[in-house]
This record gives sequence, structure tokens and C-alpha cells, in this order.
Amino acid sequence: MTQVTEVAAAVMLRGDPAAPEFLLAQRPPGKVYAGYWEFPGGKIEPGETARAALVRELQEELGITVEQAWPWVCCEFSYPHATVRLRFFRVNTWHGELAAIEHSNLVWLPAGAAASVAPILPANAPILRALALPSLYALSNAEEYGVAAELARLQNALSNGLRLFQVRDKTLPPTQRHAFARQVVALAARHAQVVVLINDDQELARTVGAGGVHLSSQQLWQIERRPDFARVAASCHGAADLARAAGLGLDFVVLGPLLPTASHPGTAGIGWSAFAQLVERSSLPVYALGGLQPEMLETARSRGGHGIALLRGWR
Ligand SMILES: Nc1nc2c([nH]c(=O)n2[C@@H]2O[C@H](COP(=O)(O)OP(=O)(O)OP(=O)(O)O)[C@@H](O)[C@H]2O)c(=O)[nH]1
Repeated sequence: MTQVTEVAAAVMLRGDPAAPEFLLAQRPPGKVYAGYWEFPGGKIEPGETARAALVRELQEELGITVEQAWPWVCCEFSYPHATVRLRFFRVNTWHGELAAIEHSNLVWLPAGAAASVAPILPANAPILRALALPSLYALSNAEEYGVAAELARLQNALSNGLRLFQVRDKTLPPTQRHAFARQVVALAARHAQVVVLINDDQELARTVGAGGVHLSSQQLWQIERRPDFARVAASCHGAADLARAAGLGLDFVVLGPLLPTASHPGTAGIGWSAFAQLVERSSLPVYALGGLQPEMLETARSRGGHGIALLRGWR
């Protein structure tokens, strides 16, 4: 069996939470991949937790004391010299002055834009893509609110900065769903960097020019390869679904139902503790879904979620 080197790495974030900057550090001469840019961090020592390793490494490498670190994604990558498992944390607060103690340089870059430094360690490409994803994934609910009201809600949310939207409404009659999807794509096109995904219908997504598709957990097991769209997401209900989505190279997933929902009040969700355990080894960013309110974003993130997906609570 290949030996895997466990690594803790930090995505340090600063500035506006809706459009943050993250830190990259340049590996110094004399190391493998010298001159490459990486996230600060390093190997987890025997008997050490990933979080403790992160705190230690950031003290040693940057001279700072981490105050808050939330687990995020975990990815594996095989280099000629080693196979690494990178456990990423999002670090929002710390104290102390940042200094390049062990690196040759540090740079803050805007999340979501193409990185202006190169080369970056090859394992980190999916991480940069994941960083571009916003914290809120809004799902349409025209079935309940009506098409006109839903388009008005979307218009308002786009003006408030919404950037990721799914046309769900699986039971709308096909012609109505088609027209709705077309109007959603037209509305979204008036704003920069908004991605619209169509639930369960690749043909509709292509016809209306949507940026991506959102696969149901059933579809996840029916397709053989990633559909050819800029963004592909999926609904997951457990560990097998998460592994399948990662194997297909999707961009992100929603995991739930988390809490009892308005549509299924009697059904217990998986709860935050199971959510945190499932997310711990996910290589894809995970949005918590089901019975959530916008103010639960921080709870979701502290449990390893990338963000939250809402059907009702967005505006
Ligand atoms: N810190 C960090 N390491 C990364 C990232 N991406 C990535 O593939 N790695 C790999 O994870 C390992 C990190 O271990 P490290 O920083 O303690 O080790 P190193 O190669 O610098 O050598 P060292 O043994 O002299 O400390 C390296 O193999 C490195 O190539 C990243 O973004 N940050």
C-alpha cells in the first residue's frame, strides 16, 4: 500500500467575507518544488491532530497564533516523491504579524480570480476552484411561490450579491420549467460571475445556456462520466454518494437533509455531528442542505461545510 503523508494546510482569509483574499506562500530554494506557491502548512507529526499541526506550522512558518480554524476539504495527490493527503482548514482569525519565516515570499490573492502568481503546487488546482464558490447556494421554489414571485425574489437576491443558483422545481410542467429556466439564465446574465445550474436535465441546461447541471443522487449513479459543463454539482445523502461525486470529478455537492424540513417536518435529518464526520474526508466542497436558515452559515462552516444551500430562506 502506498504510504500517505498527512499534511495540514491553511487557507488564510481576510477582508470582505463575500469577496475575500487568501494567502499563498512561496517555497524557498533547496526544497522539493522550490519556487512553487503553496498554502502555508506542513506534515502532521505522529500522535498530532490535524488542527494541532496546523497551529504549530503557522506559528513556525508565519509567526502567528491561530484563533479560529474550520476544517474544509481534504484532497489526496501523488507526486513522484510522495503521496500526500492535504487536510485544508479555513483560518479566519489569528493574532501576530505575518512574516515569511520559512518561505521566500507571501502574497494575498482575491478568491475567485485567476491566480496572478505561478507556478502553484499541482495538488492545489482544485482548491483554487473551490475557493471561487460562494457560501450561499440558492435553490428555486417556484412550485410553492409561483414563477413570477420566484423571478422577483431572484432579481432581488442577485442585486444582493447571490452568485450560485439552481433551477430545481422538478414538478413544474416541462414547458413552464423551460420558460422559467430561460428567464433565470437571462436574469443571471445581467450580473457578473453568476452560475446557474439546472437540476437533473442536461438537455434543458444546454438549450437555455446554463452554466451547469445539478445531478440528483440517483443520476449520480447512472452517469459514467462528468457531464460536459463548466460546473457540475450533485445531491448526496451519505458517504457512498460523496465518494461517487468525488470520483466523477464534480465541483461541489450538497449533503442532507440536515434538519427536519418544512416539506418533511416529521423526518429527522442527519444532524450536525454526522454531517461533520461525513465532510471530514470529502475532497469536494460541501453545502449543508435541509431545514436551514441563513444564520446557520457559521455553524455549517464550523462543521466543515463550505456553505449552505437554501430553498426557502434566501432573498
Ligand atoms: N504546506 C503545503 N504543502 C503542500 C501543499 N500542496 C501540496 O501538494 N503540498 C505537499 O505537502 C507536503 C507538505 O509537507 P511539508 O511542507 O512539511 O514538507 P516539505 O516538502 O516542505 O519538506 P520538509 O520535509 O523539508 O518540511 C509536501 O510534499 C508538499 O509538496 C500546500 O498547499 N501547502
